[in-house]
Amino acid sequence: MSFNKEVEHYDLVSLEAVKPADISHGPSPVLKASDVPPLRTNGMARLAQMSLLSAHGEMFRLRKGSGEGKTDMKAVKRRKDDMVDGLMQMHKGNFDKNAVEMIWGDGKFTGPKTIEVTDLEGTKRVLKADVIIVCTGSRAIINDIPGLKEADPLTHVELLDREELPSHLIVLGGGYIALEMSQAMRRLGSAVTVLEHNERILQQEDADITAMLKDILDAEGVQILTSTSINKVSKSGQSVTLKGTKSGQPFQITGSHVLCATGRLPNNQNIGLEEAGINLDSKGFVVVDEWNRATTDGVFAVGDCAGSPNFTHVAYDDFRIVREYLTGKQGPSDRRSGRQVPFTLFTDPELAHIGLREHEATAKGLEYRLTKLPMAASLRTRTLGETEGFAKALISADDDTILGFTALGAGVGDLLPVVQLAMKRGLPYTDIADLVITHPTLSEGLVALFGAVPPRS
Ligand SMILES: Cc1cc2nc3c(=O)[nH]c(=O)nc-3n(C[C@H](O)[C@H](O)[C@H](O)COP(=O)(O)OP(=O)(O)OC[C@H]3O[C@@H](n4cnc5c(N)ncnc54)[C@H](O)[C@@H]3O)c2cc1C
Ligand SMILES: NC(=O)c1ccc[n+]([C@@H]2O[C@H](COP(=O)([O-])OP(=O)(O)OC[C@H]3O[C@@H](n4cnc5c(N)ncnc54)[C@H](O)[C@@H]3O)[C@@H](O)[C@H]2O)c1
Repeated sequence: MSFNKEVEHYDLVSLEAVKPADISHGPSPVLKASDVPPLRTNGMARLAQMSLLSAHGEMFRLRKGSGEGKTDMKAVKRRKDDMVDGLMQMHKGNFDKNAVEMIWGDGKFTGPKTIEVTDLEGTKRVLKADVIIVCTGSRAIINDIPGLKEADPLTHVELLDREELPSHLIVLGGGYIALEMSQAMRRLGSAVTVLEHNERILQQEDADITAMLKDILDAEGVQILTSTSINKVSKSGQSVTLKGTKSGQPFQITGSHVLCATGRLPNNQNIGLEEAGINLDSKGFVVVDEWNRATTDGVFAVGDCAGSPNFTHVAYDDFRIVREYLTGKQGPSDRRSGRQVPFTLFTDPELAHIGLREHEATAKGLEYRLTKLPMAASLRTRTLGETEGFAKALISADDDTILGFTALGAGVGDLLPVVQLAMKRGLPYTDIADLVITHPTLSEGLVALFGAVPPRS
């Protein structure tokens, strides 16, 4: 049996209002790019920051004028390319500093511990090594729906490479990529419709979270249609039509583009893995043990290709596991399966999560206490003017350890580490409630949240 008591009051911190007189609206300055200081959030200067954000928008020439549909997508793409190039230069610099040779090309196993690389000019090179780490990542699934492949569907890669805004983007799937991309494209000026075959978007999350996220996206004009399955796609000129069912009834929609965001497949096919003794599981992931060792001695697999939760920080942790193994550091035997897997969905507001969800605790028959507060209880959200959302935590009914934490709100991804540390160390929630946390920061809301846990019965 599980029981949960929601705490509705949230007057544990004083909710002093931001007085209009505190906020001065000066004339907007005319700024040159060189005048624009780096973006930074500094307390009550939120409005000044908004003004700067606007100036940055002009600086990057993201707008052709004011208003919807005026986004300069060439500038958006240029900005994205610049960011990616900057990251690549950073990595390349690190490789150079550490005397790591970088070869651009397609690699495949041609024998045990032997890889053949075909470079961009088609030249082949054979490499042998004592240790090989497979890190081939994943790619978007393009479903086998009749007509879909012929309709030139976009994945996030093509979408982010476009220099023109889709007039009506139809998004297949209602998961991470769908929601992040849908909100971004809607804000840039596209009409957006999300088609999810489950009853809810982000089905793995608790219903209160998905309901509020859906409301937030709805309010921005992202149309979300759930219980919607597509069985035929056809393209005609500049438009694409998807047919299927919605809640069992015939359904049809026409838009300008389709984005496939229905999950990912590992890049493990036709690269000689099985021939080299590296087993794949039924979903095509490299089979690995707690140390990320594949089934051939000296071969490891990390990240998406190894079936690890699809997050960059998890892929990085896989690398750390391999490094620990190779450097002889002894770790716990559940180094891979026992680690925390936090995530942040980068919609605005963000969705951050770690540990157990309510429905998971209930399914396990775990008793828990629930504390749940609106984000407005955190004063920082008021100074930011972003009070939407709520945070909740599950506390063990038997002791005071934290079982899980979920928050939907501005900047909530940055709240995770404090909670994670307490969970990792098995600390009681009161250790967070008792912290003296800087006012007014988002983290201060954790004191209110964990200060409102119902007592043990
Ligand atoms: C749109 C999108 C947004 C995301 N946002 C986030 C986020 O905000 N936070 C987060 O934590 N995670 C995010 N993820 C997930 C994250 O990107 C992945 O989990 C992570 O990149 C996995 O790292 P990886 O090294 O396993 O694979 P990848 O990053 O996919 O890298 C694999 C590399 O191997 C190359 N490769 C593949 N096969 C071969 C071959 N045969 N020979 C040579 N090279 C090969 C590929 O070209 C690629 O460069 C996002 C994913 C997507 C698609
Ligand atoms: N912020 C982040 O950390 C971030 C952002 C983007 C992606 N990612 C990672 O990348 C992974 C892949 O993202 P994704 O969005 O492609 O997959 P996903 O698994 O998150 O979501 C896929 C969604 O598509 C739905 N779906 C599947 N087939 C469908 C169909 N035929 N018709 C309608 N709906 C269908 C599923 O029910 C699900 O809701 C994520 O699971 C996540 O791990 C992380």
